[in-house]
Formats: sequence, structure tokens, C-alpha cells
Amino acid sequence: MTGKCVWFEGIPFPSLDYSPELLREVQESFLVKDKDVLLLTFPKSGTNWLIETVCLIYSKGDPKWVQSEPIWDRSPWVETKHGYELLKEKEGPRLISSHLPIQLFPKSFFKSKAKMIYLIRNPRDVLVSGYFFWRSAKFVKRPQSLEQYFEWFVEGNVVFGSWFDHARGWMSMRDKENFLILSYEEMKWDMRSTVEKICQFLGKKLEPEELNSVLKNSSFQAMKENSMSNYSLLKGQYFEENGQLLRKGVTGDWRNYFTVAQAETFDKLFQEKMADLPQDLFLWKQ
Ligand SMILES: Nc1ncnc2c1ncn2[C@@H]1O[C@H](COP(=O)(O)O)[C@@H](OP(=O)(O)O)[C@H]1O
Ligand SMILES: CCc1ccc(OS(=O)(=O)O)cc1
Repeated sequence: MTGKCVWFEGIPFPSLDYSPELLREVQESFLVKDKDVLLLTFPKSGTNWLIETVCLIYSKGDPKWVQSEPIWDRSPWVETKHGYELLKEKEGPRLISSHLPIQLFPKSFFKSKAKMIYLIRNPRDVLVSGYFFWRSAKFVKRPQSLEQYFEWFVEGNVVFGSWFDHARGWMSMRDKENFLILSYEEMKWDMRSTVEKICQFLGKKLEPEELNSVLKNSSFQAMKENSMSNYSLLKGQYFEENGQLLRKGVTGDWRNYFTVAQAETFDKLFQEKMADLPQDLFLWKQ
């Protein structure tokens, strides 16, 4: 994948709202505060689902906030021009989203007590989700086929770089007490327990009916219908009309797309790259 991307430290970024100068400034100068909460993902891991869930926890299940402010303003992306400007002005504890790999993240975070949630998803599903998403985006080089995107992905030649490097990098933080790893798969299998886990990590308490409302308003259907969360506001300018953020929202969709040979190639690569990490970090059944 070359062209229509901004390159920084060997990693391609979307051409929209990113620049090498800003990425350097974010890394060197953005001040993470102890009370900030950071939501970290590789793109297409369920980022927006996590943001919506945390926003709903903050509002105790009341959907007013998530239905009235665009998701990218509620928890701005620190590495985008828009997000960086918003965050600099924001008073008090902030929700901050990011797809940055650990080596490019604001240095101040590593000296802070800010809490971070890293959401991981089966990279095979990340790949398939990314293929469908990026082929309708106007600010990256679009893949022409799944076969082509598969090649880019396994080479680490997609926006935000190699999934393997991203996951390995952030997982090195797994023993820190201000760092929580969640998976898309556990959110799908038991969202109630996952919300309870997030609440415990963030020191938030929800009444049973508040928790029910978080579950209801963060569901796939509720988010798909919420114009503040489903990216429909970006259609035309940034995405083709047929583009959709909330595509299927399931686990294991890769099985419908990978050939036998692609599945074998991916398994081999996963083994090569991740074998030395505790395998209970990867909760999906391939
Ligand atoms: N409430 C929800 N429940 C389940 N999946 C959700 C969801 N909200 C978003 N997703 C899924 O998360 C993926 C997008 O990730 P991100 O927010 O990181 O861009 C998409 O996956 P699919 O393309 O597999 O459907 C999307 O459908
Ligand atoms: C606000 C435009 C935009 C930019 C990048 C996006 O994708 S991702 O968050 O990096 O997955 C989506 C929307």
C-alpha cells in the first residue's frame, strides 16, 4: 500500500487530518493527565463500541450524551488535528482515543497515572472488517480486493502499521495496574461482565437499571441507528454512500472470506509473531 497516506516513522497514516509534524508534537508534547482515561485500539477492533460503552458508563446509562455529540468529539483521537485541538482545550478528566502504536504514543503517559484500556480483536476479523471499511474511504489507498488487502495486512502495510507490532507493543504494559486489556470477543460473549469489569477498573458504580441501559444503548442495533455514533455524518465527504462502520458486528466472520491457503498463512504468521506471549491473551477460537 503506497500513496494517499501520510508516513511517519515508517508507519502509514490516513491522509486526512494527520501530519508528521503533528504526530511528532503529540509524541513529544501532549500532556496526559492522571485523571485521563485512554482508549487504545488497532483500527477495526471495536474502537467505537468501546468508546460508546465508556461514554454510557460515564453518563450512568443515560443516552442523552451519546445521542447528541459526535463520537469523535466525546473521546477525541489525540493523533488527529481535530482531536488534538479539542483535547488541548478540554478542562477536567478527559476521554481520549488513539490508534497509535506504543512507540509513537505521548511520552507523558508513561510517567502518569492515567488509566488505559487496550481493546484487542482477532486480527483475522480486524483484517476483514478493515477491507470492507477502507474500500469505501476517501482518505486512504483503497484495496481493490480482499486478496490484495490480505497481502498488505500480513506485510504490516496498512494504516497504523503491523497489527502484530501494535498488539505486541501495547501488551508489554499488561502487568501495569493502570492498564486493562479487553477483547472484542469477550464483549460479544458477555457484555454485562465486561461492563462490570470496565466499571471496576475505572472506579465507577452503576445501579442495575443503569447497567441495563448501558447494555441497551451500546448494542449493535442502537449504535447503528445513532447518527452520532455510526459515522453517517461523514458520508459524502469522507466515505462513499455505501460505506458503513457498523457492518456485521460478529466474531469469526473471517471464515466466510479467507481461503484455506490464506488461513494457513495467517496461522503460521501468528505463531511466528506471537508464540512467546501468554496465549490466554488471545481469547478467540482462531
Ligand atoms: N455495538 C457493537 N457491537 C458489535 N460490534 C460493533 C459494535 N459497534 C461497532 N462494532 C463493530 O466494530 C467494527 C469497527 O471497529 P472500529 O470501531 O474499531 O472501527 C465493525 O466490525 P465489522 O466490520 O466486523 O462488522 C463494527 O461492526
Ligand atoms: C473522522 C474521519 C475518520 C478518520 C479515520 C477513521 O478510521 S479509524 O478511526 O482510523 O479506524 C474514521 C473516520
